[in-house]
Amino acid sequence: MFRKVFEYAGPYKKKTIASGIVILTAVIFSILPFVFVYQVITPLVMGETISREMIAGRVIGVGICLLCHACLYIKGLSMSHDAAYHILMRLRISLQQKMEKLPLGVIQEKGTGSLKRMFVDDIDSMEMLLAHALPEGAGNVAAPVIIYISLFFIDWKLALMTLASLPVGLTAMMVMYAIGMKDMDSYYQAGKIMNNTIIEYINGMEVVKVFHKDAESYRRFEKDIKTYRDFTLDWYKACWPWMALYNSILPCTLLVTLPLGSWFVLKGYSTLPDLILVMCLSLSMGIPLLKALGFLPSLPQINYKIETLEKMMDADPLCQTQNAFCGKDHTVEFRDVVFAYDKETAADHVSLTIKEGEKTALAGESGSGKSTLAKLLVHYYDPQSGSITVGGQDIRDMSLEALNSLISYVAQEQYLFPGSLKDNIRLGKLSATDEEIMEAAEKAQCMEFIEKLPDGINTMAGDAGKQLSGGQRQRIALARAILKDAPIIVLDEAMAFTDPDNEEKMEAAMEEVSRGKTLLVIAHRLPSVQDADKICVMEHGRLTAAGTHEQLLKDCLEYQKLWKASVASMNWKVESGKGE
Ligand SMILES: Nc1ncnc2c1ncn2[C@@H]1O[C@H](COP(=O)(O)OP(=O)(O)OP(=O)(O)O)[C@@H](O)[C@H]1O
Repeated sequence: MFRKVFEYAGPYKKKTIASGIVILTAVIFSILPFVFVYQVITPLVMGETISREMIAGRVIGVGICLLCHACLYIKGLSMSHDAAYHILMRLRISLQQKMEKLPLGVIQEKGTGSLKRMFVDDIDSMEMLLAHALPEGAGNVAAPVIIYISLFFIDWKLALMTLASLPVGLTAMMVMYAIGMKDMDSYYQAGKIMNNTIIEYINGMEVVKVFHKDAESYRRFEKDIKTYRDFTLDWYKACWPWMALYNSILPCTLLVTLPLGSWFVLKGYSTLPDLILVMCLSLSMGIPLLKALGFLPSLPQINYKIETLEKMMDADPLCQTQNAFCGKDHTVEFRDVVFAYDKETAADHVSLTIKEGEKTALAGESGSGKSTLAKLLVHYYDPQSGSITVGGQDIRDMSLEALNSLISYVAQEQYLFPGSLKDNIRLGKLSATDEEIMEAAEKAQCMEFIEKLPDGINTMAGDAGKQLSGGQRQRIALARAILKDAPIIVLDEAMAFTDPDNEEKMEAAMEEVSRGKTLLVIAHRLPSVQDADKICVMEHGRLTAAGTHEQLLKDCLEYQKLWKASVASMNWKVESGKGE
């Protein structure tokens, strides 16, 4: 565990080690007073005379030792904290750099809750390891070890007696550690689920209220919180008895030494001064040992967090090069692409050509793998096998920036960044003038609702995000895409949030964005892709048919089914609209 964290310590490794040495020196100063006590007690017990000067000297010695102990301990801790916070910063930067290289899809899957926990809470909890457990633990363990060794030189028989509590204490400690690690995964998972549920609950409050799902949503929220509480309590309950056992037995060095040692002195196997010295020194080990052991209960948790971080650090980065795009045209080709999120295959040996300048549509039931193909094309994930090329160049053989400049992707759910609506549109082309932004917003049919906002296009997206409908947010995304003017457009369920009123406007906007471009559209409402040059039918991750609307309507059973469902849903909307 320590080795893993130390890999991120860099230049602060030496400072952490130095802080351990300073704390060790401080601990030795806390032990010396017991030697002074021995020097005073022994002559008294042996009936020898001692001078006042000698006692005064020892008392002053004790005072100096305690002062040195306090000063060195503070110095050691300040050094260890300084090193620890620098290491935490390095860890966070390494994690952020790693995340930049990870496929975006993998990051999205993790969820905001676990990422926040990893970046903030998990890394913060390592402060305990770096600033305390490591330097303090090492110092507080090393000093008793040194004492034990010296006890053997004083009287090996008495030294062995002081060790008697060790086997019982250490066994209890190992059992606690084993129990802690065994259940750590479930405990940690429960925490992760609770984190994500809380964030989802807060983010989804609006939907929850609109659909009157308060009770249902609260039940899930409450269930996850209770599960976390139960796991935490179970975990602590399992560990507590063992923790109590080793905490009480391990530092109890007099357990055997006092009765057996006295008997040894009576029998003449050991001397009384040696017994007093051994007892004094073994008593001095109690406080450092307890301090060191105090860190143990949290080590399983920290170890688990380090392993989770390591997994993230070791995750396969997105395959890409620094190459620019050098394809011959903007034709996209999927060749025998296989991809699975977990175990279930979402793209099953898909081969598909999206010709330059043509409109290609993906149709299929929900969950058939349409969005997955879009995400693979924009390189959110690397396929497990097969390849995706643009103009003959593999997307893994170019930089993500190069691919991004080729594709405008309007995803199912649109996120608006903090900043004004104008800034959000400007993301499509950072050098765009205000006039160009207004023009794009106009083409994407945004002006009609933007004009109604108090600050117009300068309204902050945070406020506007709440006021805008899903369809309006998608039109902002379309304006961004128009401004970007990329040669390939991917529209994923672009009508997902669109109400019938907005539908025509969205279609006009899409027409505008895709004119003369290579276009891949994913739409549930088949009439909107009826005019596509090619419609590909997806079933359970497989591409089962492709052709024009007329061809598929004639030859493909699945398409006929999808078409009927689409027309029926449109009629239902018209009927329900009449009734209003
Ligand atoms: N992040 C994910 N992790 C695990 N499985 C996923 C993930 N995203 C999608 N899937 C699964 O992959 C399969 C294909 O999903 P995909 O979203 O590509 O389908 P779709 O045809 O676009 O569906 P829809 O029309 O409802 O958006 C489904 O079984 C889905 O449950």
